[in-house]
Amino acid sequence: MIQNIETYLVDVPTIRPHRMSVATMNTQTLVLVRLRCADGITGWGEATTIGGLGYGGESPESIKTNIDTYIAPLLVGMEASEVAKAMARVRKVIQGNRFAKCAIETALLDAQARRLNVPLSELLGGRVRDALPVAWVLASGDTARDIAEGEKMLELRRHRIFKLKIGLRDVMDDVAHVLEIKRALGERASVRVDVNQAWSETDAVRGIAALEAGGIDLIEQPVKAGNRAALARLKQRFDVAIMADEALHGPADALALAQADAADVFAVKITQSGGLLPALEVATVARLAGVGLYGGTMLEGGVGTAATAHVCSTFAELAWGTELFGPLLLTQEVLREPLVYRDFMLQVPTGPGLGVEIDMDKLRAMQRV
Ligand SMILES: O=C(O)C[C@H]1C=CC(=O)O1
Ligand SMILES: [Mn+2]
Repeated sequence: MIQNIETYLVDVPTIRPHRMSVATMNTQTLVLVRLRCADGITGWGEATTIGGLGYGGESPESIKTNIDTYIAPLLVGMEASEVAKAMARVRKVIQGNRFAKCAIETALLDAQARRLNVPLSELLGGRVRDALPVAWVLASGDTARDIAEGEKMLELRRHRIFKLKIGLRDVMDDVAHVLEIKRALGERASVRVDVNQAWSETDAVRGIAALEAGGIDLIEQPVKAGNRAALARLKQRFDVAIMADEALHGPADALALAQADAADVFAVKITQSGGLLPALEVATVARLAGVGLYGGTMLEGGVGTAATAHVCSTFAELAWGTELFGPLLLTQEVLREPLVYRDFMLQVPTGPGLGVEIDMDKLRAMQRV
């Protein structure tokens, strides 16, 4: 039986300012959910977002309030091992709130996988890979600092895929910044950009032409999320791969994007999809439509990152790797043992459930009161 559900806001400083067109982050607010069951089993979930309300329609505070006020009371007293029934109830009664639903579903699945003593991946169809390529985001705002950071990551053998956040400056200034980094890192790295919706279609045509000519591998969400037709036109116009991120809020969007032939790649995010099982549905649509997959992040800490790793471990094809570096951007860990990054890959945890343990002392020390 589900006994109680608690939510925590945990403010963690980042290792450096993280500059995106939507927000500059100096602190990340982790939204964590603990679900306790009458059989003594505890499950954890995460619903972290970026930049307050700057990125998505749910803020850390609204997620906490909506879980505490509306979602937890629906679930307390239900059978904890009947995850699908519990989520069906939540999905029937609660509109929207994809991030909150994701955290709840993660906690239920974590608890159930622990109960069955299997890694969470095995409840999702089973893993076909034990390690995932992981990108790093260069977003200090300074070209020389970004190049030095990229060199350091290559030397540490931690990352050889770099995503650059652009869209704040004039198009051609951003292009110059990206191409300087690409020239410095050369063939040793895959260099990609994320515009976070900042360009008009005409900006995008100019910018993408120059980036493609300069050897950039992937262009993420160049135009507004709602402008699916423009995304499709850019996809038809250019050879360089175009990725949908903010345009993709779950399986229905995945189907619509696929039908419109609007993207070469989907950024699969468990929070944006509204949960782990909807994220698998997004991946299935992609597979059937011939769209490539990329494991995306909302810069979550260890819980959400582990949950996404379990999801991505089940993908037969993961052509574009992942960006599951969230915990590495934070100065403090909430896990007892950090996730393992080695040889450019994140190791998918192997223990029961998510395969990560929360350190309650560390969490309490950073918890917002
Ligand atoms: O992809 C996004 O738009 C969000 C996020 C992922 C990595 C990062 O730095 O920001
Ligand atoms: Mn993005």
